[in-house]
Amino acid sequence: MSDVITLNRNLFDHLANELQVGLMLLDSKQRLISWNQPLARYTGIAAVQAIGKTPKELLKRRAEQWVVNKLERKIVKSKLGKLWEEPNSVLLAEPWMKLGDVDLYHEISDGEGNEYSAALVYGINALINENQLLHEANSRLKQQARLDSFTGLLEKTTWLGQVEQELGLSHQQGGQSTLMIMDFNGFKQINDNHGHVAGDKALKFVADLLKQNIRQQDLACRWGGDEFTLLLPNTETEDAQQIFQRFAAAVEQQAVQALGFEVSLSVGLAPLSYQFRNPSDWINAADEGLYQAKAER
Ligand SMILES: Nc1nc2c(ncn2[C@@H]2O[C@H](COP(=O)(O)OP(=O)(O)OP(=O)(O)O)[C@@H](O)[C@H]2O)c(=O)[nH]1
Repeated sequence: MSDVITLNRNLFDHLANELQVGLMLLDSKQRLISWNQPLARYTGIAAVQAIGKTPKELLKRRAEQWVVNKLERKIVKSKLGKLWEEPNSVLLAEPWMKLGDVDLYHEISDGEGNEYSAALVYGINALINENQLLHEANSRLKQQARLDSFTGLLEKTTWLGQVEQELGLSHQQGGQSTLMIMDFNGFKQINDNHGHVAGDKALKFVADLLKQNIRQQDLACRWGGDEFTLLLPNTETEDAQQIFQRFAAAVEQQAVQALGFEVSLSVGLAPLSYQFRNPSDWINAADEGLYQAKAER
């Protein structure tokens, strides 16, 4: 089966993300140049992790050996596309990573002389039952995660890994996740007026209160200096805003008694967007909100 269509890449990516089926697009060297949202959601592999790799390289990380062998045998057979031509070919890696039937394979031209291969992966919505498994994997990771020794919150690298995973699972079950970045107001002044030990105590006080106030699925991180970040899965930004207001109010109410001086926080919030290619995009969006909040103070 061979179709030739002319397409614009931005439009293609946009349409691909709207599909209910997984769609991957390979260049002439069999490297992935498009990995749509249903595939990302289904496999837990973000587009940013997939792009530039061959499907074989991508699956090798997780796949059982027989899957790798199967792929290798097929790849030797001229084009990788042959693999997808097989009706009902099902690739099984981890139990939750069952790619649905791949039964449509297209040759596509971009109108500028470049040839691509596209494979449609069917059935993935019906097979999605991995949410629970992924959350279990998340909690295992949480237990093994490295913590910031001072505050006991997740340290930056571990937390960023979780954000990357959330990007891959974006919009799971139609939900919306929010990323929050919180910053002390006038922390330098706290250090200057009360000393660094008191400043440290204030950081620890806020971190402890944060730990007590977040839900099991939320992930809090000592981002650095006087900043904390929080990933709130399946949380609308309006709800996250309320969560922050309640938390900030608790901080303000309890600080004087606990520390002997006032403490207040500012926040930047960003909902998850399909446009984010990596965790930095999401953090930058939240940072922009924080910057505005500080400017309006
Ligand atoms: N005590 C203590 N201070 C820290 C730590 N990390 C960073 N700081 C201090 O935190 C201060 C942060 O200063 P700024 O970034 O200007 O923030 P700010 O004073 O809160 O100003 P705004 O954010 O604009 O309200 C700096 O003076 C740092 O030296 C730490 O672990 N302990």
